[in-house]
Amino acid sequence: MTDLSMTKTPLLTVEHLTMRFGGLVANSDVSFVANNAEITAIIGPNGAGKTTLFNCITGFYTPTVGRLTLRHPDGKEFLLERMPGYRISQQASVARTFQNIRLFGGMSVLENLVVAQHNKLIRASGFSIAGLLGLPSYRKAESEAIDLAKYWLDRVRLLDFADWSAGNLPYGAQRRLEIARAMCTEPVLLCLDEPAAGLNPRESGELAELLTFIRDDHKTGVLLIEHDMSVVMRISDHVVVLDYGRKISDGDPAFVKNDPAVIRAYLGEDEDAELPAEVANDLPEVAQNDVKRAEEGA
Ligand SMILES: Nc1ncnc2c1ncn2[C@@H]1O[C@H](COP(=O)(O)OP(=O)(O)OP(=O)(O)O)[C@@H](O)[C@H]1O
Repeated sequence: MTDLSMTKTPLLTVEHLTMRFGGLVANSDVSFVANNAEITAIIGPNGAGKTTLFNCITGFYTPTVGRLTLRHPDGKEFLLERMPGYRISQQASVARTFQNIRLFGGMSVLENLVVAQHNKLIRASGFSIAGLLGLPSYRKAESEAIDLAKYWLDRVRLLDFADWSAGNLPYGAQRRLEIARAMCTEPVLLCLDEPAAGLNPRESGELAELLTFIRDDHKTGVLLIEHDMSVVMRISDHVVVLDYGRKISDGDPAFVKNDPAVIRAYLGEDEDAELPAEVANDLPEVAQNDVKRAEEGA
């Protein structure tokens, strides 16, 4: 009998995605599949089109061309390119974080996580003030929202800071709070835009553990834009590489880090440029030598 837990099921299918801004092509004919309960990393040099891809998936932009199909584990399908952003988060259950932290700095840490669940609470209120004041279903939903918030605060080690103003937390803790806030919406797909930016190595290690927990214990699909290759190569099941808006490589971490096209993208075609340290540490020396030899022979 097939072990279904071992079967990869497509969660997000991106087909021929192109996004143009006037004459600038930020994404060009990009296709890939991100599976359910897997971490798919989107990497590439600055300006490669990673955030634009996220903006298309989450409804900030409508793609010029292409299809974005999200298939929930229960079989429900959503064509994201046809949906406005608020429906992508509310109905298709896609959550995201941004390159720049976007918490409600003046609210408490706990409030940030309860506010994230307002759709559930508003539904439970029966969409009325009377509901807010008295309905037992509202009180039950509110208490469940607080329980879920506490659960995620515990997971990101911020339970002791529940009453702090979110804006007063240290930077690394704010980054974790953003992920907890996204998880409080109970997404099927979590899109994280450079979650390790600005973290020290210990914090990056903790982030990697949190993301594998989200994948393994909650079976949530994670789409991860990240420049920190130590995090990407350690936790990703699948890596998609963009350069100048096009997909240049796609496979598991071992395949991608040995792919000469990827090494060339980071080195540049015709310069003696040094690889950035965080990339060089994770790309095998032998593959770099192959590229140098090929360039010398050319
Ligand atoms: N709203 C916009 N209008 C015009 N051009 C844009 C817009 N958004 C992005 N671009 C351009 O699209 C290209 C891809 O940008 P994008 O931010 O997607 O790259 P990225 O891979 O996320 O880069 P980084 O790693 O630096 O964040 C860039 O040339 C950028 O200037």
